[in-house]
Amino acid sequence: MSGLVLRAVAAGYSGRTAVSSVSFDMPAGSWLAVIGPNGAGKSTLLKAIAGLVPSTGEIRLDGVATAALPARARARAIGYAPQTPLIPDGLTVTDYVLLGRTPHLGALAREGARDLAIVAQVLARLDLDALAGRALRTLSGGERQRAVLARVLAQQAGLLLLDEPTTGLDIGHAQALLELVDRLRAEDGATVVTTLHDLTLAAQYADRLLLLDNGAPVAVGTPEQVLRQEIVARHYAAEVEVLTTARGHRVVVPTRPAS
Ligand SMILES: Nc1ncnc2c1ncn2[C@@H]1O[C@H](COP(=O)(O)OP(=O)(O)OP(=O)(O)O)[C@@H](O)[C@H]1O
Repeated sequence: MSGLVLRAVAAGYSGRTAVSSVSFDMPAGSWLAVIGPNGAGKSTLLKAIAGLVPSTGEIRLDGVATAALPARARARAIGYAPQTPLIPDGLTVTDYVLLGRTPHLGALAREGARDLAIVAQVLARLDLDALAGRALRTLSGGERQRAVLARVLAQQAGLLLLDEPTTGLDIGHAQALLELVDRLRAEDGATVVTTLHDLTLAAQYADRLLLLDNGAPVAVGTPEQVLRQEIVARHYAAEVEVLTTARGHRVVVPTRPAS
């Protein structure tokens, strides 16, 4: 079980700060969606938590500073799916998803029956089993996106950092993916941080939303607290209506400006 704590985290590139002043406490098994307009610093924040860009401030996972974790322990603890992953040449879907098991293997050890079973289970849950033997390069965009997420889920890390996991997925596959992540959260206590442009999906799956604008947190709270018409309109420079479904979830609908 991994709880995530950030204190005054800032990160950026070659001396230029892209995100700063981020502090939050996430209990193990909770889901935070980082939202905000393009360039707000969402991906940079996820990369900072994953240790892929240098950061200042404190990032603690299960009470331990992530910077102090040896690389292998960090790879077991943190699963990260980038927005635009590098796709290696020549691998089948199964081989690629098996890479997610690497942090669990001993030195020079090959994957065993348990690793293969975990991979088969994730492939089935993401509707990829029929594609298991296909070369990764030959998949459609949405199929490839699912394979990337399958690799991260096969890693069975306590903290999942998913950057725009539903990009390119149709509505059914997006829902199946988020349901699978939610099951890992509820059953295995995984802590989940996603960036999501789809505010309606964010409202349905995340316990809390963190809205970034121009590299700074401008709102944090439940979907009901953050997805308010005036907040979304101001920070996204968009005309929207915020509706509420029969089950109480917020739905953000763009409304065409009157001409
Ligand atoms: N590798 C990089 N080198 C230099 N600047 C970068 C790099 N990656 C991102 N940036 C800059 O950092 C800022 C934040 O980018 P980031 O990718 O974190 O935004 P984002 O909120 O994820 O945006 P989007 O919704 O468009 O994916 C932007 O101004 C971007 O141009």
